[in-house]
Amino acid sequence: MPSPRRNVEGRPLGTSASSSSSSPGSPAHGGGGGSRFEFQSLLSSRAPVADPTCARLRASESPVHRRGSFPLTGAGPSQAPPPPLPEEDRMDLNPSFLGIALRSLLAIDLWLSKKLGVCAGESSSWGSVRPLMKLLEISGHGIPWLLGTLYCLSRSDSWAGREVLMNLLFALLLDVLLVALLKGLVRRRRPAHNQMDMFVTLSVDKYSFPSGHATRAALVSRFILNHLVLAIPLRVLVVLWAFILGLSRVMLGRHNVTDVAFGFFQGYMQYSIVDYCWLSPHNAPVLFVLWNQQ
Ligand SMILES: CC(C)=CCC/C(C)=C/CC/C(C)=C/CC/C(C)=C/COP(=O)(O)O
Repeated sequence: MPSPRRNVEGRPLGTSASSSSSSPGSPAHGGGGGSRFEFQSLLSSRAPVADPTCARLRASESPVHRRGSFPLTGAGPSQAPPPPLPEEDRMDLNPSFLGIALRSLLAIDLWLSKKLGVCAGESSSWGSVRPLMKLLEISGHGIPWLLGTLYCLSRSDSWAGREVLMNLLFALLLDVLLVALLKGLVRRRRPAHNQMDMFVTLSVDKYSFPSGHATRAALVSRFILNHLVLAIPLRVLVVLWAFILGLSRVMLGRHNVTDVAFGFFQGYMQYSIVDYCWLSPHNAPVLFVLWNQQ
């Protein structure tokens, strides 16, 4: 003979010790069994908790109570019913799809970044290529790009050349400004395995989101591809440089993958801003006249 179905307290369904605990949604409520409880607890999780038995059972599902802080068995009608769950608890039980997606992305990001951080220290698995990665780091640093552009501007003897260089200077300064602004706003810490041994940094460079090297790599390479006439192999080289520079940020342990991915996106968009506001002797004559007088 099949044994009667039992509730969570081990009592056969429909024969609860206390008839007062037989309420809709509780396992002791006859006719529905366990599946009925699950269905009702999901439905009622959005509504205010009116029934203490339901609240108690939902509480038993929460991570806090799963750790054993709430005694499920032995809670009889003689004991005072637990207080209703606060709103935040119920939201925790029903995290939004976006919340789950973001947390999963973050977990994958941290895991992948740690795995790829193979040059984070001299003793890392690829520690011997660290000096090469640091050379690459300097190739995308703000100071050489700013000083190099200023130098070329001072040597340029054509209006067209000066116009392009003036806009490159504007692009680089805009990049430093926007990256600093976003780093200061987001304040995401650099990965724990990063060694803070970078060449000249600003105070916000203790933060990692977004990667300034990645924004510059995307911005500068898009700028070069649009304003310099280059043979195909050189164009490929420019794109490769940007990509490897971004990858090297994660390999050096300086950044998480999402810092670099967003940095590429930001740099790409920054070029669109520069292109939109393109400075020329027509719309910014003062700049060009001033430069000519030097
Ligand atoms: C030289 C001129 C014309 C102006 C100076 C403007 C200025 C304040 C430039 C700052 C340049 C600088 C120190 C940039 C920091 C570059 C850096 C270390 C970025 C961090 O990159 P990340 O990829 O680790 O985020």
